[in-house]
Amino acid sequence: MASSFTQHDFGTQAKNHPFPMDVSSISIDSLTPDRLKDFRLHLFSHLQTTLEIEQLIDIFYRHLKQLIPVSGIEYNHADKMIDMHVGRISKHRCNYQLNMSQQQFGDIAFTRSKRFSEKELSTIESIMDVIIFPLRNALKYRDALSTAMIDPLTGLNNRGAMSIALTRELERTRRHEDQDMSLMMIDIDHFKTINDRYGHLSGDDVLRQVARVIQQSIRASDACFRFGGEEFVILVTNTHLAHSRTVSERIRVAIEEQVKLPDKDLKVTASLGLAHYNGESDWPELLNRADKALYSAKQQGRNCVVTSLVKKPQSTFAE
Ligand SMILES: Nc1nc2c(ncn2[C@@H]2O[C@H](COP(=O)(O)OP(=O)(O)OP(=O)(O)O)[C@@H](O)[C@H]2O)c(=O)[nH]1
Repeated sequence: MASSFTQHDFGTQAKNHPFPMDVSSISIDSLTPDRLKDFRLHLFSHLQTTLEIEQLIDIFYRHLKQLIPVSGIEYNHADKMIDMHVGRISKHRCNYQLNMSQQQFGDIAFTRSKRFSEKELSTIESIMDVIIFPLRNALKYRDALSTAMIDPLTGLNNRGAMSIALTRELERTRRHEDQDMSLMMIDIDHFKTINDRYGHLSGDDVLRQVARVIQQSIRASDACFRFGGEEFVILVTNTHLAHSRTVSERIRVAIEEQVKLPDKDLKVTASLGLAHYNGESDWPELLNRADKALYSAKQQGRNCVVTSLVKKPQSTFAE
């Protein structure tokens, strides 16, 4: 491992946190080569307990704090769009680039309000490599997870990713009274005819275009998933029903106006079912209402949006 130091500061500040193993008495002043070896071993064994990058950085931070008072650690990996921190970000920082065998594992920065001493910096450098292997494994795990979550045709998150996201979002919505969410189910109209008439490759092209148009019509905080075949699900967070209706109508119009096949006289439309959170205990219940609303949209002639309305306490109807 070659980690390269790019900048440093000097100063001190300490905070006590219980050390998770039996080296709590260790300090930078009493750090003999043997004690450093022990420290590295303890740290390494803790880092091996997780494949979550955020937890890795947190473990590294909590251990390092026993030796050197740092207020926070930043970790980022531009290629993988990771940018996180634990603790508090302060004025002074020292940065390291994490490399091994010409592979990049991102950048790590240690921060606090006072400058770091030379001794502190050399101590940080002497334990920095311990995080490299666990971090490499965590990055690989993250890559594998995200590959498994992506639909290769459209590049959208797939049904597996949807299940995770909806479980999390419904939990959040249930916990916070001021939060709201909607689900939309979108189905391309007469898609079988498009396939039959123009071939599967053209059908695939339409699917990709619809995915792109949907993504362009929603906020970055919302999410679109390929549910399967020619069906898509959209999670609209932190919004009220009126806004969700506006978004679904915007998507319907955008599909009608923008999705085209070159040199083909083709009109692509989609039907949408919208359901707004109404105290459901799980997301399949909410999705089921969106699905029923979508069915009504198909019944009403397609190329339209139907909202599932719930009259308290129980009866559901579509408008
Ligand atoms: N090209 C392509 N076609 C797909 C893909 N996945 C599913 N399909 C096709 O999508 C079509 C879905 O057709 P249907 O469920 O009958 O629905 P529809 O023709 O859209 O009719 P309505 O939904 O009632 O408007 C089937 O012909 C599937 O073969 C895919 O990845 N690529």
